[in-house]
Amino acid sequence: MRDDALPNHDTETLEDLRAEIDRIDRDMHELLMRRGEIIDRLIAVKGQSGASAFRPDREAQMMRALVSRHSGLLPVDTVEGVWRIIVSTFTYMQAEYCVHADDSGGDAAMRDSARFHFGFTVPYVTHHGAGAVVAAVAASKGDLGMVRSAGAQDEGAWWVRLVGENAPKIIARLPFVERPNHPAGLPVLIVAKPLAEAASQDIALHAVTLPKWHDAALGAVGALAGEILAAAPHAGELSLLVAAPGRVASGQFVEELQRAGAGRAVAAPVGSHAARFELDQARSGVFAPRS
Ligand SMILES: C=C(O[C@@H]1C=C(C(=O)O)C=C[C@H]1O)C(=O)O
Repeated sequence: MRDDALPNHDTETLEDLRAEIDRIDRDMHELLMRRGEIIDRLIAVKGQSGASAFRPDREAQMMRALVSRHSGLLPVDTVEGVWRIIVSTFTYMQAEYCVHADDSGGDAAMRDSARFHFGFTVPYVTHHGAGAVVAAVAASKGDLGMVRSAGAQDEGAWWVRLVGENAPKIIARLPFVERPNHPAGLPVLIVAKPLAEAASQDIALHAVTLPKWHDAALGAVGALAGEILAAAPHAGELSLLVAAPGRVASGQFVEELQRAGAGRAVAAPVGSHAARFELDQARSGVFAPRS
């Protein structure tokens, strides 16, 4: 609203308000089209060094900044959802990609998460099992995989498929902004071929294989501020998917487990993601009309 056109709230009509909404919509559309014009320059600057234009660290920072500066009546769920679609679609415009999701734990929550975080322009492809998702990502140019953070019940140690320099890696954890009652709050891990620009190293993930389960493993992983996300048998042994601060190297789990008497372990990095970010309760409230 320009200074010379300040509304007189006592006399304004429905037509006035609709005219104001139309002006705002035109401005927003104009800004989005201008945002789109940057894409060609972005492609030129980022070059062809990576198959995927996705930069999860940058996106995590953007989403944090967005919800942190948000105020007013518009629900934060809406603001986050709108920006997720903008950012994901703009990433798609730079280099097309699909989201491959594991529906073996049920499709509804996965689909909600995919649509909330990537919108409808980015194709959504379902697979039965996290292993199939990793295989689809490995066979693609720059697609993303979406797997439940805890893994599917009957899937086995899908994360061992991420071991090795050229294997896909975990590059993000969604939602970027956590809060109670998030509309698409299923914790998921995003898998991609190793990125040109490294993913955030705040939290690193490790595949840790032990001869068998030992109660001391819990304390040993905890001593390194690690968290066991999932556990499953693998090649006659037990494999753990462990998340820990990025400063902890895989080898430290081997030493700590040995010291704790949990046996001879093998550990390898399988990715990393930005630190989890919890929106404080006060900001996550749903729309409540002013009385
Ligand atoms: C714009 C970039 O590429 C992607 C698209 C983004 C956007 O549209 O805001 C942000 C991060 C990237 O996933 C970038 O690398 O900065």
